[in-house]
Amino acid sequence: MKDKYGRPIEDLRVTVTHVCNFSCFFCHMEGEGNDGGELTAEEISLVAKVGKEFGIKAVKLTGGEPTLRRDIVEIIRKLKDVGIEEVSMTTNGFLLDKIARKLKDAGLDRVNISLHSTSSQLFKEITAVNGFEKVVKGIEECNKVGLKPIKLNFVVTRKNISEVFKVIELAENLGVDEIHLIELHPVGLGKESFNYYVSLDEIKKTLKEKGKFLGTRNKHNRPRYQYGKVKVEVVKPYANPFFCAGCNRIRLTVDGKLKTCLYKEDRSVDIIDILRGNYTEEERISALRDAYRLAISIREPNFLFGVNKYEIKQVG
Ligand SMILES: Nc1nc2c(ncn2[C@@H]2O[C@H](COP(=O)(O)OP(=O)(O)OP(=O)(O)O)[C@@H](O)[C@H]2O)c(=O)[nH]1
Ligand code: SF4
Ligand code: SF4
Repeated sequence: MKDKYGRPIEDLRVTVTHVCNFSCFFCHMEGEGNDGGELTAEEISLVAKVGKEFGIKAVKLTGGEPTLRRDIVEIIRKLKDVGIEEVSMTTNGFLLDKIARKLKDAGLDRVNISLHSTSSQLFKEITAVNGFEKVVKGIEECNKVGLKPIKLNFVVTRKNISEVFKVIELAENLGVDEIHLIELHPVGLGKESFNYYVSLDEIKKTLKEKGKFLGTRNKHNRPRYQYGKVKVEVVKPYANPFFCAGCNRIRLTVDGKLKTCLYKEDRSVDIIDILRGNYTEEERISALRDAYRLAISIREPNFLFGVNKYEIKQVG
């Protein structure tokens, strides 16, 4: 089912916890406000199962740090049981050296691992944790157990912009398949640290000149480049109507809301009472269907062509 801007929902992004063992200075917390407990594995998989009727094919588990959920394996297993084609996870990678195999065995299809620096010192400055070597071990473990493709997330700021091409080289050496170069955006702590913002335009130019432009991806119309053996995707959502035009995702917040946009707290449908109320299974599913219909009807791009007074740059 598409919204009134012709955008389907195909991807459910689930915040499984707000707890994290890192403290990145730009953490956007998925644009979510206060905590209200966490959904159970059963509740998450039910929302995903009903979402399938509306086009959901993939689920992205995020946080906080999803691997800190004790029942993360159960969450993954249940999502696969209800027939989600692709279950992936965005993680800081700190625990992957220990649990990558368990996650893979539960049915996790792939991981996006944050690595915002190529040196232990800068890594610590960004995340407040001395974890560079451990994350690298986690990446190696994912390779070993076949949790592939591995994507790295690198949020580009004034602190680490000089390392962009070093991290691409490191990714290649580690057998990483793809890397996301992500623009800092003013959400959560990103708002307070937005003075660290740097434009990705120069980087895109170099990628185009020294690498090969591969076209744009359906998701968010993100431009992709081949650079050596690694695919590099430029994630530039801020003030970018092209990005929002290709938005195929809906969010499930930690406290049980179907949230239609990262930026829009008010464009959410609260489903916690549906999930926890005294209903028969049939009534619950029927109410969840109504909630999806309502969410899709209020879904709109955050940045619209011709509406926001931002300079619009073509992708590629
Ligand atoms: N504004 C906005 N930014 C997003 C959205 N999805 C992802 N991002 C940004 O992209 C970053 C990387 O997201 P990931 O969760 O690693 O990856 P993904 O976007 O799901 O992409 P794949 O795993 O490649 O399918 C996030 O931390 C956000 O900064 C979105 O829907 N809207
Ligand atoms: S950005 Fe990710 S790893 Fe860093 S503090 Fe936030 S949730 Fe944790
Ligand atoms: S509409 Fe735009 S800003 Fe909102 S979630 Fe989608 S891509 Fe992100």
